[in-house]
Amino acid sequence: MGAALEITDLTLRFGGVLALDAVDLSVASNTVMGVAGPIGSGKSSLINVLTGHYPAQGSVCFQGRPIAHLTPPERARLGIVRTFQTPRVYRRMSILENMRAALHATRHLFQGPSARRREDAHLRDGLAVFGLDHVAHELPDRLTQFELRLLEMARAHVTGARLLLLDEPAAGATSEEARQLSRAMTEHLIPGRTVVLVEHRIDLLRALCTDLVVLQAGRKIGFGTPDSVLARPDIRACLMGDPVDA
Ligand SMILES: Nc1ncnc2c1ncn2[C@@H]1O[C@H](COP(=O)(O)OP(=O)(O)OP(=O)(O)O)[C@@H](O)[C@H]1O
Repeated sequence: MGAALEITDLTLRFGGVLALDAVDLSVASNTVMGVAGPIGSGKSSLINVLTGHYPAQGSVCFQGRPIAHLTPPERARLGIVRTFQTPRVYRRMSILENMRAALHATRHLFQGPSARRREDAHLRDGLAVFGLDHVAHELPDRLTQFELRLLEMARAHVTGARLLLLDEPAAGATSEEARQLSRAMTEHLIPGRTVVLVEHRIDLLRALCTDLVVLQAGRKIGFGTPDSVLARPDIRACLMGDPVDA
């Protein structure tokens, strides 16, 4: 299995803060790389560098192609798609139009006869997969926080995402909601995609990830299968406060 994402010597500074410190990482195609670490360890910075929103030193290759020089829209068109820790929506647009905006951002366009009808059907199928089809024409403020998280996933799902960057998809969820989100990711979002999953919940990382990288103060301090990494006492101490035993 080839590497979909190859990161070498990635370094990001904010003044005197080293948010990412010479990070190397290789993510195989169609696998899930978990990213864990304490608050402020660089997890979101890594996602922002991969989307092109934070300029960093070092090299990033996606499917064998250097992408460090590409803008965020150019990366989106390659199929690099993210979700947010706090779901972001266009509040004055219907849920269906929010889905359409995500689709168009990746230039995953329908063309030819009855393009609009086929596009609508594609978007509604995506909503149905995440149990949201019945609110397609409502505004997003109709949704609970949990449903907004499902909408984030539905939006990512209908795009042509090939590399999916999930930033704490279960933040603030109850245990039951986290289980439902985990199931939705396993059944619908992850299959056929390469995924980078930033998450504090160790139970989710164990359930979803092929490999796990642990960051501390911007440095990679652990890498391997979730079980092997989480068995290390120093990693457990570093992640103290996260539910390691879950
Ligand atoms: N836009 C920014 N400007 C200045 N400093 C920043 C910025 N973004 C992140 N940092 C700093 O970079 C470091 C890494 O932050 P980052 O948000 O990547 O951590 P994190 O692991 O995602 O934390 P959390 O678990 O709270 O989401 C922190 O010291 C943070 O204060």
